[in-house]
Amino acid sequence: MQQTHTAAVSDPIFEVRDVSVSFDMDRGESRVLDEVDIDIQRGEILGVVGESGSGKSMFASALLDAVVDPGVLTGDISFHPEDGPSVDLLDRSDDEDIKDIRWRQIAMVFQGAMSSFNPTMTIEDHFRETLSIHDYDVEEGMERARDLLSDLYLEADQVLGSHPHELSGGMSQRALIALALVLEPEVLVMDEPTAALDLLMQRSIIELIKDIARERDLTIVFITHDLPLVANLADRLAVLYAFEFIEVGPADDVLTGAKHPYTRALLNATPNLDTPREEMRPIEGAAPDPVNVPEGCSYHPRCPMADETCVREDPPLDGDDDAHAAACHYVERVPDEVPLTIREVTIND
Ligand SMILES: Nc1ncnc2c1ncn2[C@@H]1O[C@H](COP(=O)(O)OP(=O)(O)OP(=O)(O)O)[C@@H](O)[C@H]1O
Ligand code: NI
Repeated sequence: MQQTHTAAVSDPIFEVRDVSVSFDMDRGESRVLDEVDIDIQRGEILGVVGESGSGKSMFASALLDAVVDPGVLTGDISFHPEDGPSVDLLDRSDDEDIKDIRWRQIAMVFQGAMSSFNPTMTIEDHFRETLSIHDYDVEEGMERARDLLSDLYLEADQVLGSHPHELSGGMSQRALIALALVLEPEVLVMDEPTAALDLLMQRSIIELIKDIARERDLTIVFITHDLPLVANLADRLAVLYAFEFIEVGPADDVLTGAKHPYTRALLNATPNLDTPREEMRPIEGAAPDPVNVPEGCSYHPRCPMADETCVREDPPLDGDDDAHAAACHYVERVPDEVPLTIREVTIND
């Protein structure tokens, strides 16, 4: 597995502090991201995993300051580009500059490329339009586009001349990744970018993302509910439960020595990391409703270890070293009380 070259020295490209997102609902305040703190290191691939509805996409929207109305985003997100001054992404005073930074330096790829493309335009039109909107040299940019498409094992001329519907799902998803990279961003945020594809295509795109990240010094935030998929990709894993990170650490450490009962349940739902998703066992109980998150540790209603303390006190996310942290009152007892039933952790590289 790839080791992040920034593991020893902290060189964050993002510092996320106390970031929350809430919606005012008829049923009450819905807090769909709850005082989240995390550093994202320059050049790393951070895998963000969690069940459906845990807040993964909200975290992505927060990083891009793109939370949909009427969601309210609060907290601080500092962005430290390689060249140029650091910016507070949530500072509203100079909006235009910040928007520009967001688009040039932080790119986003969603699942379902089809809905991201305009069906009446060719793929080439999309590249040209993106380049000219952001004041890039279009011809130079098109050179880059061809290189990117070839790096993604696409026939550049053929793809550029096509309309979106003429491409297969795998081809259009790769074209979308190339489009996201043509402005040479420093960060690529990917929210379930391969979810609509078959397993083989997912795996091959993961390999391509790895290569491109290394070659271009990209920082990648890769969001998925699919732990086996990201296990082969991420340098570090961050596990979301009930709108908070409950475990963060180097991918190998989290996969082989998960500290939080929930992460262990997630791993146990995955008999081995090559298990097709259809064969995964579900975790018992339901994920919390954002209007009604349990007091204390939000995992306590589902946790086999929960006691009075867990019902009352929300455990902080910390560990003996900063590198691998978990939010559980009883971290020391977890390995004995929630054994890993996983037969074998296969980490391919
Ligand atoms: N526009 C919205 N208004 C109100 N609540 C929302 C809105 N969008 C999402 N939510 C709620 O925010 C919570 C987190 O949603 P989010 O989309 O981040 O989950 P997710 O982890 O990405 O799930 P999935 O794996 O299904 O994509 C959910 O409870 C969801 O219902
Ligand atoms: Ni989502």
